[in-house]
Amino acid sequence: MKWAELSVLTTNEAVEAISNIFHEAGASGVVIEDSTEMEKERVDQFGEIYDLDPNDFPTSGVVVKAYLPASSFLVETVEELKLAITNLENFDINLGDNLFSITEVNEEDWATAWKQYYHPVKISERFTIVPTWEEYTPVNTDELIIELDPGMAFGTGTHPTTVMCLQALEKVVKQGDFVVDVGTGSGVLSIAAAMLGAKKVHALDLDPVAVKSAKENIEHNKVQQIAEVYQGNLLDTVTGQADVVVANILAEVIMTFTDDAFSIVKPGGVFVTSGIINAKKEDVKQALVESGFTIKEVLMMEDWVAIIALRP
Ligand SMILES: C[S@@+](CC[C@H](N)C(=O)[O-])C[C@H]1O[C@@H](n2cnc3c(N)ncnc32)[C@H](O)[C@@H]1O
Repeated sequence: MKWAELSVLTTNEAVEAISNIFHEAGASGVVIEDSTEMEKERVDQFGEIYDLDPNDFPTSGVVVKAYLPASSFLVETVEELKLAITNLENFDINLGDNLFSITEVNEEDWATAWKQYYHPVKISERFTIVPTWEEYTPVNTDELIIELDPGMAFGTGTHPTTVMCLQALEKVVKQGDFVVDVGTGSGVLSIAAAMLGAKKVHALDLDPVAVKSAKENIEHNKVQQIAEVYQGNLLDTVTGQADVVVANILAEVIMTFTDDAFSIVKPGGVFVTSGIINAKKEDVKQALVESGFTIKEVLMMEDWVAIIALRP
C-alpha cells in the first residue's frame, strides 16, 4: 500500500496542535524531528542509548510528519489540513515557516520510522520509560519501569510536558488516591499514577486510537485492575470527586474546563496541568485562580510549563 508522508516545518510551540490535527485527520503515525535534538547534552548513566543521525533532523525549527493513505481524497484532505494548521495562528500559536510538503512512501518505511528515536529513558526520580521492544535492566531497586508502545497515540513519555506531569504525579499521588487522567494518549500518566499507589485511575481520551493504545499499555503494565479507560470529552465521563486530576492538553483547552476541574477535585486535592507553552503560562494560572485553585508549583522544561494547582 502506498502512503503519503505529509511534512510541516514549524516551531516547537506548534508541534502538539499540528500533531492533533494530523491525528484527527486519521493519520497513522506522527514523527517529530526537532533541530534542537542534535544539540542536547545526553546523559547515559541510566542506560539510555542515543545514536542520532544529523540527516534525520532539520537545521532549524521542528518538522512534524504524518502518514495518510494515498487515496483519491488526498488532495482535499491536504487542503483541509493546511487550512486547519494555518488557522492555529488565530489561537496565537506561532507556526514559524509553516512549510508543507508531501512525498509518497511505502508502508514499511513509516511503520517503524519513529521507533529509531525512542529508547529507554530515565524520566524522573523514580520512573524509567522503556519501549516494549527493548531490553532493559533496572539500575536501582526502587526504579519504576513503564513499558510503552504508544503506537499511533501521543505519549512516548519523553515529551517535556509528559515528563513534567510524571514528575508532578510523583510529588502529589498518595496511596489509595482516585486519579483522573484527561487526554490519556498512550496511557503513560495513568500507568504512572497506578504504580505510585493510586487505588483507582479514570483515564479518558476523545480519540479512539488513544483509547485503544492506552488500554493495551495499561494491560501490558499489569495495572488494568486499577486504571480504566473511557472514550469521552474532558470530564464528561467522570463521576465522584478525585484526589488528583491530571491534564496534559493544550493551554486553550485547559482554560475551557478549569471550573469543571474545580468541582471534580476534592478539597485538599490537586489539579496538574501541562501542554502549556511558556507564553500562555500567565493566562492558564489566571484561569485556575479564577476557578478557585491556588497555584502550588510551576514546573518548566524547555519552552513548556506544568502547573500544580491546589483546591483549598
Ligand atoms: C498531549 S497528548 C497527552 C498524552 C499523555 N497524557 C501524555 O501526557 O503524554 C493530549 C491528548 O489529549 C487528547 N484530547 C484532546 N482534546 C481532548 C478532549 N477534549 N477530551 C479528551 N481528550 C482530549 C488527545 O487525543 C491526546 O491524546
